[in-house]
Amino acid sequence: MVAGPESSAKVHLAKDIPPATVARLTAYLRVLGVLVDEGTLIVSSEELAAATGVGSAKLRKDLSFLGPNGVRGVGYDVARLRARIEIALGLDQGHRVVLVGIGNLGRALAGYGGFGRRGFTIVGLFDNEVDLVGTAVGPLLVRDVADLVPACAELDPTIAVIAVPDDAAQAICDRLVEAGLRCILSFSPVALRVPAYVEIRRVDLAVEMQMLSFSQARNAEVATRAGEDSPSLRSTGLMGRGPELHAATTNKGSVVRQ
Ligand SMILES: NC(=O)c1ccc[n+]([C@@H]2O[C@H](COP(=O)([O-])OP(=O)(O)OC[C@H]3O[C@@H](n4cnc5c(N)ncnc54)[C@H](O)[C@@H]3O)[C@@H](O)[C@H]2O)c1
Repeated sequence: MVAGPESSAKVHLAKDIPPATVARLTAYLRVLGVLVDEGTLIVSSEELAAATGVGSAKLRKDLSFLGPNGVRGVGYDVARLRARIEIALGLDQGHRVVLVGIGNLGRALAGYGGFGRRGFTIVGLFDNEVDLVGTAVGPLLVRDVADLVPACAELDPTIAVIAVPDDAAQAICDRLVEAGLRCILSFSPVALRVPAYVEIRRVDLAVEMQMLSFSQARNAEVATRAGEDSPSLRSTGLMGRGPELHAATTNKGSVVRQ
């Protein structure tokens, strides 16, 4: 069992936490959620690090941004650490999410139960297809996108998700900004123009698969070169194990920040 950053650490403002640390905090949060569900009270930095695929020194450094939160020789209080990370990530109040475009992707997102458990409540679904408007998707009725601005005034969302075809994405984005949204997540590969005060992120699974493809190609190349440089690798059986040997460097996952 290990201690956290304890006594001398000071609490950093959320804006001072590096983006890479923020990304890892979300991973710690996911594991801590599982531990809470399992009834685990205390977790060591090694256990948490192993469960998230991060080195324990890096984990302790990341958690030091949250201020003192571990007990040397005991570990981290699971519920307390989860609450701390939620506060740092601005999740403690929860988020209200509207989703525009209830097609293949939008319907799948609307039907996914996991967002609510992680503090994201879908409060509004919008589409422009007349046959779809007024139909139920889960507990919500699909609304007419023509009512987006007044409906947002009523629903008070903090995050909007765009899942419309690419040629409609900019117009929908503009309307969301007009409706007062400051955080937008877009599944369209189109680079959307927003005012500087609006935070926009794009998710592109094709980019993720391209990254995987690149990693595979690179690891194959590294393995081939290693075999050429060191014939002894062939006899040790290490040759051809590129992907495993390099797994740690490819475990990054990404969302495109515009
Ligand atoms: N980023 C990713 O990894 C990823 C993966 C799949 C799809 N996508 C993108 O998500 C988007 C949707 O894909 P899909 O397969 O769900 O498409 P889809 O055609 O099944 O659904 C699109 C929905 O948007 C609605 N729509 C169209 N114009 C609209 C408008 N102006 N206002 C409101 N609603 C409107 C349609 O009626 C339809 O219900 C596309 O841009 C696609 O490129 C991204």
